[in-house]
Amino acid sequence: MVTLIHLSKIYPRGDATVAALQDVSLDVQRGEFCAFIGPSGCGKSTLLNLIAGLDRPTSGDIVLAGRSTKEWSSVEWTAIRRETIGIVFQAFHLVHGLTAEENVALPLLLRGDDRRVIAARVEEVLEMVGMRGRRRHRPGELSGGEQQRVAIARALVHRPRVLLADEPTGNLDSHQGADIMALIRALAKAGDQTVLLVTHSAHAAGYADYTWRMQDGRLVARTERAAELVAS
Ligand SMILES: Nc1ncnc2c1ncn2[C@@H]1O[C@H](COP(=O)(O)OP(=O)(O)OP(=O)(O)O)[C@@H](O)[C@H]1O
Repeated sequence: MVTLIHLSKIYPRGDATVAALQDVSLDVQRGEFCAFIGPSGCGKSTLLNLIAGLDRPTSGDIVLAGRSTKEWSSVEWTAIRRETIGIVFQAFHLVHGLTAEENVALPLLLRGDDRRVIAARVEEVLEMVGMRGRRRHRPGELSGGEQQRVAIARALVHRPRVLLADEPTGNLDSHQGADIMALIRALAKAGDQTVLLVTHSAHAAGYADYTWRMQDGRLVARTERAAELVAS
């Protein structure tokens, strides 16, 4: 579902350069939940930004749902984000002037879906994340964990095949973080979504089917989900 082929990203830094990603190759299958863990600066966010089309690789290719993205314009990337990719961020990135349900409706409004279809789907997805009762609340009236639930609903409302999560528990306490990771895993498994998570947290990575440790822009070691957790 997500294939990375010799992917590299070099940034200029003054007169020198920094290799944020170095020759990363990887194949994440449909329905798999893959985590990337590593120290600050090892290239985790760069990796997700490239897969989301928010930044362009220096070399290599990203194949999404069987299509090479190498020659894609920003218009094609916008289209794939609207159809195929959902993104959850550390800082939630909800629109503060809008209610929970208005935030969740945004991706469907942007692609011009019928308003009655949107209303039904928004209600359904808010129910899935346990936020239907708070649908008229604005982000400022919700806890961090609740805001992240709304952000997850927004990321999944268009039924993307790929969910990208950039440190989704980074602004939450450990209890809220565990709730959010359990929710992401349960929803993704139920929806057969492919999840790519980047995190500093070994606890958060423990919800993935397997974890790649990153160092200096490279994938250095893969660890499988603990056997006793595989079925859950
Ligand atoms: N736009 C940019 N311009 C120049 N250098 C950048 C840019 N973005 C990232 N870098 C550099 O690339 C490297 C990888 O950064 P990246 O943000 O991907 O790391 P990270 O693992 O996500 O770190 P953190 O956990 O702190 O978010 C770092 O050395 C960073 O300074």
